Amino acid sequence: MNELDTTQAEQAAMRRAIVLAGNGPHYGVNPQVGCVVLDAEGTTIAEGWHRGAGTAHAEVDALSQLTPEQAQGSTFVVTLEPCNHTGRTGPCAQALIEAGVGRVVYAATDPGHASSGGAQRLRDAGIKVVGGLLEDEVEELLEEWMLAARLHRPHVTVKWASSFDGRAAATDGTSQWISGPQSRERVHVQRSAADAIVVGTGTVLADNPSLTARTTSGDLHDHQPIPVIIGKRQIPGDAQIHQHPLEPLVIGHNDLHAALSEMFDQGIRTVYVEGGPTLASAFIAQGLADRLYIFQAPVLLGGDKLALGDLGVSTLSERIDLEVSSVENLGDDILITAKPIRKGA
Ligand SMILES: Nc1nc(O)c(N)c(N[C@@H]2O[C@H](COP(=O)(O)O)[C@@H](O)[C@H]2O)n1
Repeated sequence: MNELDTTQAEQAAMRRAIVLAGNGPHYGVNPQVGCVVLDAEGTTIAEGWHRGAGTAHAEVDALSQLTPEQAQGSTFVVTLEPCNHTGRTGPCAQALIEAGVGRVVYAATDPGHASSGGAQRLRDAGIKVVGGLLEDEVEELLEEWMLAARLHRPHVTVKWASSFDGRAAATDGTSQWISGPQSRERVHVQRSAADAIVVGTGTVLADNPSLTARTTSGDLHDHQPIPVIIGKRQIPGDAQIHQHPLEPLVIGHNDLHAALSEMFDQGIRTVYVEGGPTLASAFIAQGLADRLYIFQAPVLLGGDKLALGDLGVSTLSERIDLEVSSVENLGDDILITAKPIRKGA
């Protein structure tokens, strides 16, 4: 944190910019970014935020509300380092230089290969720049986007529902519905928050899922995840997935690293894996699960239809430890949100 190098007005402006960032969509290829502009007295003269890929960045949105005189010498307080590249829009750092701003305070550094370096470009132009104010808060807000930008693969959430004794189905294979209505409603909200929903061909053949995000009345949520099918088996032409409003992305192999790379190249930054025990276990075993949503229903099923299969753990010392961030009651069910702890992390 760089609070010592910033004024109280700038600190308050950054807190406001974080709130503004939350107005933008939390899915898609671009991050949520907010911006507040202060005059020489520390009074807010403009606010902006980013509304999604292809629209103005937060800084340019705020700049568009100012006269050239107001922009001259002003302080831009922005949650992400101003970008330094021409993507779908122009470089924010250059726009700020041309506007003659006096000072820029930002929270998190842009990890993008092409887009980073905006702070240095501003400094080179003689503008005072301070980075790192409320950085932890912004890193948390942008956790998924930051991970995707740093690792060049989407952030992966793996979800499953099981009985208290860890079964995903009864011995005869019946599994609808182990969890209750509140859990199922939550799953649809989680689906709609993701860029993509991932299943294996086995799940498509066995369950014929629609993979849409729906409200309790059956209507579609405003934002739908792209359905992604991983595996080598053929999907029938009349499978429900073909009714999905978005074209399915079919990945005809089982290489998860390559599959995530393909998804990243298609602009997918967050995926929700809902694909059954084999696929869920493969993501976890390969260290590719960043978050787990574990829905547990207060029933016992026994038998061999486990929610997870082989995780590559053959002895206790190889176990995968979890960091639990929340435990919620959803009707009679429990939702555990956890993160696998990476060995050596
Ligand atoms: N500083 C900043 N403010 C915003 O409002 C932003 N959306 C970004 N995004 C960065 O620029 C990349 C996208 O550029 P285009 O929208 O394609 O022009 C994105 O990957 C971020 O690095 N930055």
